[in-house]
Amino acid sequence: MAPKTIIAPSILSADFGNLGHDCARTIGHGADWLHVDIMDGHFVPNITFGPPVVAKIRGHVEKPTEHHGRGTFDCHMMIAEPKKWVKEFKKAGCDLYCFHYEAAFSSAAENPEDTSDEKTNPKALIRYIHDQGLLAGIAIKPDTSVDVLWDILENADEKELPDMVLIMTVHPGFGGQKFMASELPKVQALREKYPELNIEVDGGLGPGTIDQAADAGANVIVAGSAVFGANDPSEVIALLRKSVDDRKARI
Ligand SMILES: O=C(CO)[C@@H](O)[C@H](O)COP(=O)(O)O
Ligand SMILES: [Fe+2]
Repeated sequence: MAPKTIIAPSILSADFGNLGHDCARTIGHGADWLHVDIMDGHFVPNITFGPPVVAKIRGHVEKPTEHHGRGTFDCHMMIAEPKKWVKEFKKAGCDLYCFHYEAAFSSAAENPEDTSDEKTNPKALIRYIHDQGLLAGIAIKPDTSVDVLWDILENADEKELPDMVLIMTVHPGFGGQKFMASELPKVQALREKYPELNIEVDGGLGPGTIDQAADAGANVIVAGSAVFGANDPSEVIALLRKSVDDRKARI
């Protein structure tokens, strides 16, 4: 069965002076999840916010009552040491902890006293995230081949299997960038092999690019500037959803 359509506005484009209200309003406009971009100024050349801010927003948005339900906080962790922050973000109210494959591999140099397996082995890190009671996602940047994901998806036991894969359609770090259609073959390849997998696309999505992403097979759609910059965010959210639903109806 095709996975359900999930629209996840990126709060990077929200009004930071009014974050809690903006987030609650976006759920009111029909969004399923909130995509929470965490940047550490190290893995990417930008800084956003940490657990205390996430906890504050959580106070404005009801916790989901089911796995993947409305109000899920989809935390996109653009940080150099993904293992280190799992417990803190769980406490803050994160539901889905999506780390970057590239960080999991390069983090051996960070914090050398931690020599645990989950620091550098993506599958062990997914298991660790699940053991903390969170959903787990794994993201790849445009420069990373989709081939790195096959081993993770094929030879994993239940605890090591990601709940979602994120294919970046911009270089991570900033909102409002141009959509990279060059990344869509990764989505297509994943969808062909895994009809039920949650495949998220992130970067440059909006009314002008959604059809391409939906045709490739993405079902979790992140959109920051297109939603928060719209006169009528509910109209944009509905349009994004319709594009993905229409594609599902065609297959
Ligand atoms: O992770 C990122 C950027 O690194 C994204 O989540 C962007 O924030 C999406 O913003 P738009 O491209 O939709 O404006
Ligand atoms: Fe993101």
